[in-house]
Amino acid sequence: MDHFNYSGGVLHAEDVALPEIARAVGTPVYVYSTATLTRHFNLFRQALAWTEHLVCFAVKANSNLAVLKLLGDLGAGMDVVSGGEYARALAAGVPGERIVFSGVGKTRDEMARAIAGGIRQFNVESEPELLALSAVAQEMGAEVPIAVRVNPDVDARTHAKIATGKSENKFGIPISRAREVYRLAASLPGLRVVGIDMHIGSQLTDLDPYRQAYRKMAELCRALRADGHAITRLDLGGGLGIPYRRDNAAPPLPLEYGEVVRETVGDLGCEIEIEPGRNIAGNAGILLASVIFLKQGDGRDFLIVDAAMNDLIRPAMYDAHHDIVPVVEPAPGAEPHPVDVVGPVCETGDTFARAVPLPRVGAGDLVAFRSAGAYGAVMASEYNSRPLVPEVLVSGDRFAVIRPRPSIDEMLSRDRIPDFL
Ligand SMILES: Cc1ncc(COP(=O)(O)O)c(C=O)c1O
Ligand SMILES: N[C@@H](CCCC[NH3+])C(=O)O
Repeated sequence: MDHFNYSGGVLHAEDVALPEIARAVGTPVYVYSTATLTRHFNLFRQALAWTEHLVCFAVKANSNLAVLKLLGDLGAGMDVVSGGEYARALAAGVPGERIVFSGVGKTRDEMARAIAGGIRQFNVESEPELLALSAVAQEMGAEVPIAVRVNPDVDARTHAKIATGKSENKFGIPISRAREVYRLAASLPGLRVVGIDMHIGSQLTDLDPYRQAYRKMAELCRALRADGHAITRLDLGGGLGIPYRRDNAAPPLPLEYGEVVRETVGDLGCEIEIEPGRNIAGNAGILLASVIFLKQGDGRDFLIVDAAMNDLIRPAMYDAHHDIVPVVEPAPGAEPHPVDVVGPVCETGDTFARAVPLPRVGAGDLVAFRSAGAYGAVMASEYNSRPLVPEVLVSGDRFAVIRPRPSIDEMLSRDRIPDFL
């Protein structure tokens, strides 16, 4: 359930009519709902209420400081994968003790900054990283908590570009070598082994891969304890999928996911960490756009909107589906008209959907791309010199611009023309 509903024939974000936001901020613009973000975060907390836990929001899904502050104030931890994300989490007021640092390629500089600023744990993904982190920690006279990310070789049954738990993926250490790598970790100065980490992929719509992976984790936990490691924490990653189509069967809910966690690793007495991103933010946001032209093609019509692949790249990158709806509800009995919804960017891939039945909308009308709160604004670029898309946060009947649209002059002012030209 989200908080984007029609009221009086107009799509609202909570109590704010979307045309009001379009008038104030222009389009395209991302709009997020505090009520949905809060609700989704709380669902995970409820799902793990039976045990000591920390829900670490995957910052990569939506890294706006206002979103991070909202979740941080609710008690969320943060899962970060770069120095920039780490800095965002801190700037949003989340203490280092609630930040976990993941990622296959942390630099020494990123490690040092996170150690200096405070860190809950590093999720280490390779032996060279263990050695580097040990060296950095020693130089700083620190002892840093670590978990090793283990690759369980489980098929997450999701899009190949976002599956991370198979042996051919770059992530983690093969589970078959985990005991040897933990031995190395325990022998290195500056590191304190506290847990095991796993993340098998994103947009999982089936709980079975989790079940398989977490069973392997439980087995590994017992083996590592027998080897003398004090494993007190399990980081189970994120990845729980969301419904992208309103008319489809919904993927499992956090509560059902929580039951799988309990059933597979619940008896180990470990503190549980999870790293959901999309499930919290995805359906808490929409991308609001205006129609520029309705153009007749040969056998098809194109609805050209002012949002493009640079603003929302998921359809071009993963053939992802986003429901596209008119902001003003069609009159009862209005005939839907199939259109290809496209953006202004000069690539054929700048196509959001083909032959979607939309009621007649024309130039100046507003449309909304649903399920755009995760991996939307964060993946936006300025391709075709289109200024970065702005973001708005709604709370009840109020809204605030949480990232303004840069002017074209601001965009140009970042470039430098060197003296030798
Ligand atoms: C290490 C890690 N944790 C958490 C996530 C969050 O995934 P999702 O947004 O699918 O929950 C990702 C992305 O897949 C990730 O790479
Ligand atoms: N960017 C991807 C998700 C990546 C998950 C990264 N760990 C998407 O939009 O679906």
